[in-house]
Amino acid sequence: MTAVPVDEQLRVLLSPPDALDQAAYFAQLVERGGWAVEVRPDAGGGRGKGLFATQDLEEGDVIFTEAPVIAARLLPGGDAAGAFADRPRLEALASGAERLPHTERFPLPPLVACPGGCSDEAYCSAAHADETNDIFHVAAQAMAKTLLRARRLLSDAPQRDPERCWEALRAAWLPFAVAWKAPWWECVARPDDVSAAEEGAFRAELRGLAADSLELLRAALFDTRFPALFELELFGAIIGIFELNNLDIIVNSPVEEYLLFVHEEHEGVMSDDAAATAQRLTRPLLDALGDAYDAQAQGTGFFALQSCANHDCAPSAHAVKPPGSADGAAVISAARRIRAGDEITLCYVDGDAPLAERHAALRDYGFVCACERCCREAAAA
Ligand SMILES: C[S@@+](CC[C@H](N)C(=O)[O-])C[C@H]1O[C@@H](n2cnc3c(N)ncnc32)[C@H](O)[C@@H]1O
Repeated sequence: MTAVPVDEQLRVLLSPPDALDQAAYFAQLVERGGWAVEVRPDAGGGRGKGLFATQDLEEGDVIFTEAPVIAARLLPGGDAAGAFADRPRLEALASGAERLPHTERFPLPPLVACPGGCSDEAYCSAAHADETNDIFHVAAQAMAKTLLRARRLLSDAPQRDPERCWEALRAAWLPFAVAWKAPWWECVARPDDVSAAEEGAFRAELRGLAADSLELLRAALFDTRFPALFELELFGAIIGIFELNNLDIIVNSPVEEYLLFVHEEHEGVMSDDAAATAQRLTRPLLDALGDAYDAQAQGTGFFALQSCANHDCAPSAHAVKPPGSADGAAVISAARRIRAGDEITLCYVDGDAPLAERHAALRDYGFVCACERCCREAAAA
């Protein structure tokens, strides 16, 4: 039922939008935030587009703040729940049958019902993503968000007009269309334990994992009006976007805030009796969590402006987490004095690491850094 064949749709979606559309998209983002930056289509040196200051900035100035286009919490490494021996109580807490006192002050994000109809209110391919790669969580969100936006754009149009469906999909895809991208199975650097001879099989395996994840997503979300969205090449590009552009996010733990409140900061809010009861009820959980009680949640996000910043091992800016900043927001601040017209760069890797380690870590981004610092250090070596 598509007027534009799926192959052609795919070609268009995977190509960068034309320069005017890109410029309009970024100009509108910058204007909305009132930031003194601009995205230039060619940063020079074959690096693609880049982010530049339009005003002088002092060290420590916030250059811009932005909410993620997409973000997801990554799985914690440990198993704090496993240390809590009282399984029936854990289940009662998880199901909501038991509620801890005063938890209403520390709300968690709502659960999202699975559009495929799973009864446990979780994204049904989450188990697959957990077992394979956290990045599939974020990619699934990107796909769902594009789909919802395309549906919304169609809400006042003839729902089945193929031209309108295609237009809606293109418009909904714009935040990802402008992103630097490559198929995930091609852009991941070959790990050290995979020989050159095994590289083909390694990449085929990654492609297979993406295909498995996509199959689950198709089962839950497939919409005949937007077939190109469910093509493997597009899904590979979505995962590639996160591999090449993501920014780590730290979200303070609501568990820490709750436990501190109950055990130390309740004065004036709860009576002593109420506090004693709350402390008795939460003590076993606190003991089971041990040092992990204040573990921050790690996340990853894709940000429209931040992802335009190129890498430099001596960057002009860095991501910070000032007190009171919104959870999950990117706050980019000047690492030194910046003049109008200077490029705003970030260090994608650990800037304290030696040259060889920085270069090894940058392999996943597909380039060899030739910044001034690298050239200086290489010459000195
Ligand atoms: C997060 S994007 C940065 C924006 C990108 N230039 C664009 O056009 O959207 C990361 C990609 O930009 C390119 N890049 C960033 N910094 C670079 C550098 N110092 N040298 C060469 N390429 C760089 C690499 O291709 C990298 O994978």
